[in-house]
Amino acid sequence: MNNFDKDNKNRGNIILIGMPASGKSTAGVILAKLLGMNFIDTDLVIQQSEEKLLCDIIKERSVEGFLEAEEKAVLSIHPSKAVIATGGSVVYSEAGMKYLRSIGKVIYLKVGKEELFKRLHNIKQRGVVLKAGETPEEMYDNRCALYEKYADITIDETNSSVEDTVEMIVRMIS
Ligand SMILES: Nc1ncnc2c1ncn2[C@@H]1O[C@H](COP(=O)(O)OP(=O)(O)O)[C@@H](O)[C@H]1O
Ligand SMILES: O=C(O)C1=C[C@@H](OP(=O)(O)O)[C@@H](O)[C@H](O)C1
Ligand SMILES: [Mg+2]
Repeated sequence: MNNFDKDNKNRGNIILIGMPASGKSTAGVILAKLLGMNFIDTDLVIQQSEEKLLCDIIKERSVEGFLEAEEKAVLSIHPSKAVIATGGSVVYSEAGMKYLRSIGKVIYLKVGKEELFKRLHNIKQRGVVLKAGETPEEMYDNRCALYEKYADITIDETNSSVEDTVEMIVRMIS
């Protein structure tokens, strides 16, 4: 690790990654309040900079266009002491993940497949990124490997409440 990376790691950010509906946004904002930290949801950063809803970006520019906008939004933030809720597809950007890993601790909120698909009943309307020909099950399997690859810490919250999830994160980082 060079000096630049060391300085950035000290910016004290907590970055949440995981499947859509794993609770990054819900648990993230509660965690930020609890710890007196700032909160950033990169989905909102994308919507603000593009002045469009996520689902419209995907509709108009397809999955590839959305992933470009997501990478651009992630690279544009310069947070300190913030909880950052990312979008589930952020792990498709190597540059984005390299940057996020350099500015804080990356926490993977892991949810078992069955529980996740119960929460994700409206996968089409949510605008979840599916690669060409990919089924939701394949998306789950393919992404698990990426979340694991980039995580500093993994928290399994399959049978937990939101409050339990927040508590587990606090325990793991302190
Ligand atoms: N253990 C848990 N941790 C986080 N969220 C949970 C949990 N159990 C159920 N949920 C629910 O799952 C949904 C997660 O949605 P959201 O926060 O938008 O996820 P993401 O930002 O990861 O897509 C919320 O409705 C939340 O109440
Ligand atoms: O996983 C995905 O493909 C996506 C997840 C969404 O964010 P959440 O993970 O917060 O739902 C949002 O970025 C977009 O709809 C794509
Ligand atoms: Mg979210």
